[in-house]
Amino acid sequence: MNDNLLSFDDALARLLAAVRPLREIELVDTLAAGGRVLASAQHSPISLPPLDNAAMDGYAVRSADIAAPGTELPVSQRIAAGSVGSALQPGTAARIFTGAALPAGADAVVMQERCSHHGEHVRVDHCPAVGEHVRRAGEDIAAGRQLLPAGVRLRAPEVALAAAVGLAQLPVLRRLRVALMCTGNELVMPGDPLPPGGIYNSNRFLLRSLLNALGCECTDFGIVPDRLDATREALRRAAEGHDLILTSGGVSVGEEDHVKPAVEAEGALALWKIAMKPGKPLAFGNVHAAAFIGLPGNPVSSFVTFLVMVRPFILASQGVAEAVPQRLRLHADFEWTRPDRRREFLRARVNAEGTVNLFDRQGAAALQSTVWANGLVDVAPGTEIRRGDVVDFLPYGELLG
Ligand SMILES: Nc1nc2c(c(=O)[nH]1)N[C@H]1C(S)=C(S)[C@@H](COP(=O)(O)OP(=O)(O)OC[C@H]3O[C@@H](n4cnc5c(N)ncnc54)[C@H](O)[C@@H]3O)O[C@H]1N2
Ligand code: MOO
Repeated sequence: MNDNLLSFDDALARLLAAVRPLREIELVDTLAAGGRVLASAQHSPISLPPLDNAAMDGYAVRSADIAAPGTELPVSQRIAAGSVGSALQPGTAARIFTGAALPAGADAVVMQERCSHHGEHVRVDHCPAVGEHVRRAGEDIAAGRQLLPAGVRLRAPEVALAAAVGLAQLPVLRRLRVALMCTGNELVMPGDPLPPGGIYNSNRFLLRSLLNALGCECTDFGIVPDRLDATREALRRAAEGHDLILTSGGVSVGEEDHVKPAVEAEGALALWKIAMKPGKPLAFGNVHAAAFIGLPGNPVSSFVTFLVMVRPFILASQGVAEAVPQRLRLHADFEWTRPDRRREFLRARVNAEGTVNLFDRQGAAALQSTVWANGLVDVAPGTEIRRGDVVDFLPYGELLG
């Protein structure tokens, strides 16, 4: 059996070669920037922390003043976070709180658990090293240094870092506009009764959630009408104002639906058979200026091809520098003795021991497997796996957002 399968790498390379990265930039409030892609490198206007400050509640001292544990020093001042004290006179200590600026002359903080306060004096029961419990100005970020590179996805840590140096707004690329359509006469929406032969349209929910998690602006066209002229009309409308048209279903060899001829009539279409499992058939082309990707209808095939093909395409279109997911090398706690000639993406789960188990049903319609799993094992074509072998594991954390 030879049906001229395209290798996974070739298919992905072809998809990525067609990417036209977004150029339009918007300035958004840092508070609303989560999930967006940074358009230009940001540099820190200040040092972080701005001043030397205390890392503990305790006493700021000159370390040289404490020759031995039990030294008593007069407490000359009290410095709370948000205030700046005066220079520390030799032979004195300053009461200080976490985050408060270290007074000039002090070079260490002794945490209060190692001191006892008596009236105006403090007894210091520990000889601190120079710099002990002191956070140096600029030790996190020096003023002027690059804070975040262009093309980074702004998640909680990135927006927090931008806020920490006072950036109130950030330049981001506009969101990718994606039109979503499903094909299939059997599809029924949850909430409607299920007729004989009908199935609920789970791919609509799957793909919408995945697109939202990637920060796309998704227009949902629902189910494509079952006539050629209506399908062409829907595609034309979708091509206006969208960067990508994404469909589910109708990409295999069946003759039932009109998406393939409609895309061919309105643009161009290549039907690929990719050496991957699940997810062999994939349609790629364009409708006018919009890119077109047709995913296979089988729910797990839709899921996997989205994660390993569409996701990198979307991220690269959004200008994300790191579009390839980080893989982990983990030991298999399973046997895989019937390898396929296609590259396989198995639904798998890292267990408490840090090894990997497989879901027992790996069929392209077994949607349960995707919920049980917390990642995918990426198996090269024709590879048997024995318990204890090292496998490539793609964690959901790298794929679902
Ligand atoms: N003779 C051949 N038949 C098939 C081949 C092949 O090479 N030769 N490839 C198989 C593979 S692999 C896949 S994957 C599917 C792809 O089929 P389509 O993309 O054409 O999708 P449909 O036929 O419309 O549906 C397949 C399957 O998925 C269910 N489905 C479709 N849409 C949804 C949805 N929105 N939500 C939930 N489930 C959906 C549909 O009911 C079918 O069960 O083709 C194989 N056949
Ligand atoms: O490979 Mo299909 O994509 O089996 O389900």
